[in-house]
Amino acid sequence: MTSKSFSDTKNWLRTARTITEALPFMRRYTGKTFVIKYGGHAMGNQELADIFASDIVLLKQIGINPIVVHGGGPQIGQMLERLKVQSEFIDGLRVTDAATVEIVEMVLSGSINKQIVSAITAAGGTAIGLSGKDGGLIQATKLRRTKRDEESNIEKILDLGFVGEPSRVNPQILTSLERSGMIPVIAPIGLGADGQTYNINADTVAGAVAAAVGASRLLLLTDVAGVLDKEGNLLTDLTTERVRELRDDGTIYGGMLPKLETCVNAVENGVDASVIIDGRMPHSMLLEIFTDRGIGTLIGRQ
Ligand SMILES: Nc1ncnc2c1ncn2[C@@H]1O[C@H](COP(=O)(O)OP(=O)(O)O)[C@@H](O)[C@H]1O
Ligand SMILES: CC(=O)N[C@@H](CCC(=O)OP(=O)(O)O)C(=O)O
Repeated sequence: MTSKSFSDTKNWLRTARTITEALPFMRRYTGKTFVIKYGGHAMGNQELADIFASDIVLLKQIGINPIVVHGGGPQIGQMLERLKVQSEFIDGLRVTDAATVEIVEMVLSGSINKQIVSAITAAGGTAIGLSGKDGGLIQATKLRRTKRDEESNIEKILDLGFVGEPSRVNPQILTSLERSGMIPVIAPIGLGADGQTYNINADTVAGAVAAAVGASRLLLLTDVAGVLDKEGNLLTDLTTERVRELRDDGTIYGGMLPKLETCVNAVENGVDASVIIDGRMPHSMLLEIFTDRGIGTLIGRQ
């Protein structure tokens, strides 16, 4: 045997071992629903976006029902900058006035949603793009937030404008799409009872959708390896109790706040586990789902 063919054989064996390792996970997850939140930062470049799309098609092909909820925070930021509209964040949420909500909807439902649908279609899947407005998917109400003023110790009401929170998710439209072999791709826009459009954090929408459909897993793809401690080490497993401690001692901040709030709410509402993984790493979703090692941070009930 030449050295080249020996290394070929080793590679073949490694591939075969990986496929074999995936088998028990395929058995465990066939017929289950996974909600996958694809963050704006994880979208990175076209190559990564194409890999993400083909991984979603692979999940569908082997009998898992993927539901994609996407973000687009950085892309909204770029558009607001081009249009010279100022934008600020409070606790990871974009303060959204009337002009901003129009731009948010245009970027999320118009541009990003269709890019993901196109990539999944090109990878051989049948994707359907929806916003929370379609089929009454996400009913929303204005988000009420308060914050205690440290000096006066008085609870202040924060006005984030047209930032919403899901009050009801209609799972029927999702289950009928699933039954028809389609992959729903959801933009995080909600509709108020009065017809108002609401900008909702995409993590929050993913969590609400996961709870409404009784998903087995909520996967959040972002631009970090997972939740890091103050020294920058990856925290591989967190309980809901530990998440609260990390929030209170300032280890988590900014965009990680709504993300972890979502993970905790999802597991408290029946989702088996939530996982935060690095969407910049090609095939991170497959490694998380189909190997013993797992990657990222898993948030479970205990
Ligand atoms: N403890 C932490 N571990 C990891 N990231 C954190 C932590 N606390 C805050 N972050 C921030 O959260 C960001 C991820 O949230 P966000 O920017 O909203 O991502 P996405 O666009 O994927 O939703 C990270 O890039 C990081 O800056
Ligand atoms: C209220 C709020 O903050 N909405 C988000 C919606 C998009 C989003 O969540 O995108 P990422 O997941 O990429 O951060 C925003 O306007 O940026």
